[in-house]
Amino acid sequence: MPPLDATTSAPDAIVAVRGLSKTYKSGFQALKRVDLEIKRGEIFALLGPNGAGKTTLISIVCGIVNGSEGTVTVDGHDIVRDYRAARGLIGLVPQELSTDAFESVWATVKFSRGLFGKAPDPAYLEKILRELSLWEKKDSKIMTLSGGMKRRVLIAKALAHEPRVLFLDEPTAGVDVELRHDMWQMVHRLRESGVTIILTTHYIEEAEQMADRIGVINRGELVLVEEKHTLMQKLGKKQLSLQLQAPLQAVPEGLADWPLELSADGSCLTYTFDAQGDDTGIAELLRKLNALGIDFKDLHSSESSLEDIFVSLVRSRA
Ligand SMILES: Nc1ncnc2c1ncn2[C@@H]1O[C@H](COP(=O)(O)OP(=O)(O)OP(=O)(O)O)[C@@H](O)[C@H]1O
Repeated sequence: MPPLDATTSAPDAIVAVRGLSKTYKSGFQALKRVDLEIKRGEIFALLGPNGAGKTTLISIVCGIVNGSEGTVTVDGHDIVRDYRAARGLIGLVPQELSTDAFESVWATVKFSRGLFGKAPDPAYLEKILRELSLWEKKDSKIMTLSGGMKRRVLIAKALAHEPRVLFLDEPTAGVDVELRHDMWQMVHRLRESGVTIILTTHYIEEAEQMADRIGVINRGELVLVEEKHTLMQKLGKKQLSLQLQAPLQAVPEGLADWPLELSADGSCLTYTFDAQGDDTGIAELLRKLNALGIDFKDLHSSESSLEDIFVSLVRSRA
């Protein structure tokens, strides 16, 4: 990413991360100068393999872990200097439920709201519990709930104080299809009500289905931030590879206008085209090759997927 001006952020940015680094006490550097702006009202997916730094990044924004260098603001509030204001705007759904085992669902959700100094609003809490299919369980102790129900409680707790930015850390890891479906619906409903959503995932499919923008993090570095549609266009690219009868020294003059690549040994010509376009240009290319007397013995086509893009990004920096 190009370096960002440290003093300004886009007017529509609700979260601004600037030059954020984190070195744990062990000496391990989990984040390396991350610059990232999250736009107000978007669904942003942070994608990366295990250990990439996703949880570290959101834990810093949520004030659970201290950054080593750099700054983070939430709606203009610095997360260190202006912690309470920043934290009050954020809801966090962590990966696991660690406390409250003996509390009832209702009590824990009510308590979460109170923590942020919000006036009681039983009607609002009832609405959240109903949307999460938790209303019937409101008097149950959390320890008696199934794993899926506990995940729903985590979401209800995160929403109890009406946050403007919701972080979901691996929201669908290990959850059943029904909960995943409910979760996605809820995310879209929240977005419609103006909440900004940031989710971490290592499921590419999830990022594809839900996000407006996608960021890829690997080994503590943000290696790509892109609109999903742009990624989808890249996704739509296809390649046609032609195994030539006789190797070429260079791409012939007559084909200079074509997006062709010649392999290092001159034996394979690769043509990249837009698979979604009306005319792929393949027929014309084959006619040209014929006219130039270039024969091929084999051809095959391949498609790049978000997974390919992701894997190649992650590999190239390994
Ligand atoms: N408290 C800690 N002390 C030392 N190293 C840590 C600590 N917490 C995390 N790490 C290391 O930092 C790296 C990033 O961890 P992090 O949990 O942020 O990754 P992640 O992208 O969320 O991965 P996952 O998908 O597995 O949760 C990992 O190598 C992890 O071992």
